[in-house]
Amino acid sequence: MTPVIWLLGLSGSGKTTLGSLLRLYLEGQGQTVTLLDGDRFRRAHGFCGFTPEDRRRHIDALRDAALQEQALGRVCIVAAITPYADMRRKNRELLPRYREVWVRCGLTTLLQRDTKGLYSAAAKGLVTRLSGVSDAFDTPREAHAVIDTDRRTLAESYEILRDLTLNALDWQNDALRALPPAAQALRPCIAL
Ligand SMILES: Nc1ncnc2c1ncn2[C@@H]1O[C@H](COP(=O)(O)OS(=O)(=O)O)[C@@H](OP(=O)(O)O)[C@H]1O
Ligand SMILES: Nc1ncnc2c1ncn2[C@@H]1O[C@H](COP(=O)(O)OP(=O)(O)O)[C@@H](O)[C@H]1O
Repeated sequence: MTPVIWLLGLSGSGKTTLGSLLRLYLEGQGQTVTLLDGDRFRRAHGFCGFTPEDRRRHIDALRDAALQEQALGRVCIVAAITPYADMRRKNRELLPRYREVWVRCGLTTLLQRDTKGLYSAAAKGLVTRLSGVSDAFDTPREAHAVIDTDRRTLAESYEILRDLTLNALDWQNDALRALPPAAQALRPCIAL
């Protein structure tokens, strides 16, 4: 079974950037990979709104999509805020080989980055229920890794994520190493 690498954290923390780099790396290694980005998934599937119910429905749908990708033997990377503890608990219960990564960044840096203008819009009252500002973001207490993107370079952050993912894939590599050499040549084609 392939892993689900679930990147969570506030808007602008670096989920999409790191998820995209990881996908490129894994594809270069011959893995089949799907990146499900919360922002895009919402637009593609008509999920809108940021009430707790809206967000839970959205994360439930993302989890279902991740399960489908796993069933097809693809490594699935999810990048979504995933703000509430109960969402993450369901992920742990329902997703085999789930790896949770908290992409952490303090508000001071997020306000400086303000990549989508959301934080300045929230300060003017134009955006409501913004995670970490006017809506809850429960502290992730059981993440497999925490990446502080306001203190680490992009290269360092990426390396942490890549190493965690390689660990998650390790049992698969072990299983493949046990195969005869001729079969190992087929490695990129074998999805366990
Ligand atoms: N109020 C409010 N709160 C949070 N996010 C907001 C909001 N309004 C718009 N956006 C933008 O919508 C993207 C939604 O992120 P997610 O789908 O990952 O959120 S959630 O997990 O369903 O809570 C999120 O994407 P990222 O910036 O990639 O995190 C934001 O750009
Ligand atoms: N260490 C880092 N890791 C990830 N992104 C970083 C880092 N340092 C700076 N950034 C920048 O922060 C921004 C994060 O934006 P994005 O990846 O869209 O965040 P999110 O998907 O969480 O909303 C990008 O402009 C990225 O270049």
